[in-house]
Amino acid sequence: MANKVALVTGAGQGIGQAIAERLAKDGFSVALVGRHLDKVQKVADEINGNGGKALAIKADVSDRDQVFAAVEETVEKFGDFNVIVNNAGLGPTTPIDTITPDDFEWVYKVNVGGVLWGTQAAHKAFKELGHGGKIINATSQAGVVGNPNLALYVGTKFAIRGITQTTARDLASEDITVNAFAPGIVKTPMMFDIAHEVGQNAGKSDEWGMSTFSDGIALGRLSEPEDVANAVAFLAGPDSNYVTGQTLIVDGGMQFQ
Ligand SMILES: NC(=O)C1=CN([C@@H]2O[C@H](COP(=O)(O)OP(=O)(O)OC[C@H]3O[C@@H](n4cnc5c(N)ncnc54)[C@H](O)[C@@H]3O)[C@@H](O)[C@H]2O)C=CC1
Ligand SMILES: CC(=O)C(C)=O
Repeated sequence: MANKVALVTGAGQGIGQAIAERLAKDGFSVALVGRHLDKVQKVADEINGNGGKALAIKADVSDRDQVFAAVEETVEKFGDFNVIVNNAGLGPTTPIDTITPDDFEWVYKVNVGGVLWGTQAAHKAFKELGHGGKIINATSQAGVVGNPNLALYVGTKFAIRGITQTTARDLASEDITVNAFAPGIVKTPMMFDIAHEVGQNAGKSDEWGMSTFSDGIALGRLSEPEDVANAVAFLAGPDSNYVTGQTLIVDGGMQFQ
């Protein structure tokens, strides 16, 4: 790939930020997409300040038109498009009896809709540019095995693995690979929020909440966002050219397949 261009959604913090920073270090020009322009702009400014090439774009991944516009702006700015990382997601704690139709619509629109629209928009760009590319989707260890009190979230993450496998087959003849990454318990605002709610519901501390998720990590530590970015760098680069339809579990040894 001569002119490598990637777009990362949910890049204003957490795992998305780490992925954008890592891909920039690997020589990609990166578009950082998020709902809050100030957050993605700050990360883009840091990347540009460190000698990388970054562009901040405000878009809500649940809105198909906004996702298509973000990909088009990236192509206009950087002149090519090679990789999309559909990373943005929501992880509310939802004990089964509390789930409302509004919750259902909100979480599925962002988590599943964001992957569908990102896949479509990337496919359109690859076709127009006349080459293949890589589509990389965020699932979770909770998209491999059900986790307590996360029925909505877990459903979306299983769905993402299904979409990944299907689109890998659908798009393979166009030299497009589609893979997913499945983080474990990563130190990001999303995971701290989940641990806080679980702890509060049990009348216990945030640390206790985190321990209910992190017990049994074979490597004996929680994940840094950079652990996940390292795996995504592999999926985004040429070393994964013969890998498609897979979920790469990056959880320190929680789920074994
Ligand atoms: N933190 C963890 O332990 C794990 C996270 N994951 C997945 O990794 C991905 C990233 O997670 P984190 O960095 O932890 O989350 P986070 O909540 O810390 O960051 C997610 C980012 O996505 C953005 N975002 C949310 N909805 C959006 C929308 N509709 N449009 C555009 N941007 C939106 C948020 O503003 C935020 O900047 C998510 O898909 C999550 O499900 C998977 C497994 C574990
Ligand atoms: C938030 C998440 O994906 C977990 C607990 O695996």
